[in-house]
Amino acid sequence: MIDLADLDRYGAAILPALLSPQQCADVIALWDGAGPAAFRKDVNMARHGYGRGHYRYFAYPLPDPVSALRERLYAALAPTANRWAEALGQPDIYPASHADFLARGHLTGQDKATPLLLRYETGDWNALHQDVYGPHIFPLQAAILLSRPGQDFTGGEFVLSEQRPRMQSRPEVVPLTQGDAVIFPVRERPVQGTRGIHRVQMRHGVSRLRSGVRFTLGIIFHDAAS
Ligand SMILES: O=C(O)CCC(=O)C(=O)O
Ligand SMILES: [Fe+2]
Repeated sequence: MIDLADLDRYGAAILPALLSPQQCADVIALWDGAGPAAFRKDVNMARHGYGRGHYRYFAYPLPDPVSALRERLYAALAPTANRWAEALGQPDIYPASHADFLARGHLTGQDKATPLLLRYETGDWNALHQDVYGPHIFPLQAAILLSRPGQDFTGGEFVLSEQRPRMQSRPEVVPLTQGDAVIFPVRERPVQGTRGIHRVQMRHGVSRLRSGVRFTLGIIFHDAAS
């Protein structure tokens, strides 16, 4: 049972223990063990001004746990995506199946896999950002913490900023344990105010690692143009 109530309340919901410790270890092992063909792109974050650390986008075909999770989470999140689109007055209707959603993006050239594995060491961090890769967007995404806070690493907290119209931004720190997923908006979300629904911009990132090594599996549901 997936409880998404906090997504509407605070802009982020935790799905506890989505992956077991063994599944987390198996996904982490892909970083060194999957071979170069498993990834389509390796990014050194500092080189692009994205913070500090490294990430790798998986290539199609996605490895088993990743593709299964992407399909399953998409189906669980599509109803919220549709409700949000309606609240924001957008015509988007997200199909029930992820394959149908992806097919639409492929029509306009968004066909590169976007699930990614991120690796942070002491001193690394991830600048507040939005994972938009073209006009075809699914409004929610997931990040799964693969490492154990307090044991494998310290610091390195998942954070969100919520930019309220004409007001100062609201910070949200999401305390995750190994295997937890956080579900959050890619770009924006509807908020019920006193005078109706308005749109707030969201960004996510990771605070500086104080020690150790931290891995995350990021699941973005739209594909990328490049
Ligand atoms: O490492 C994290 O927790 C955040 C990863 C991220 O930016 C993403 O999955 O899109
Ligand atoms: Fe991200």
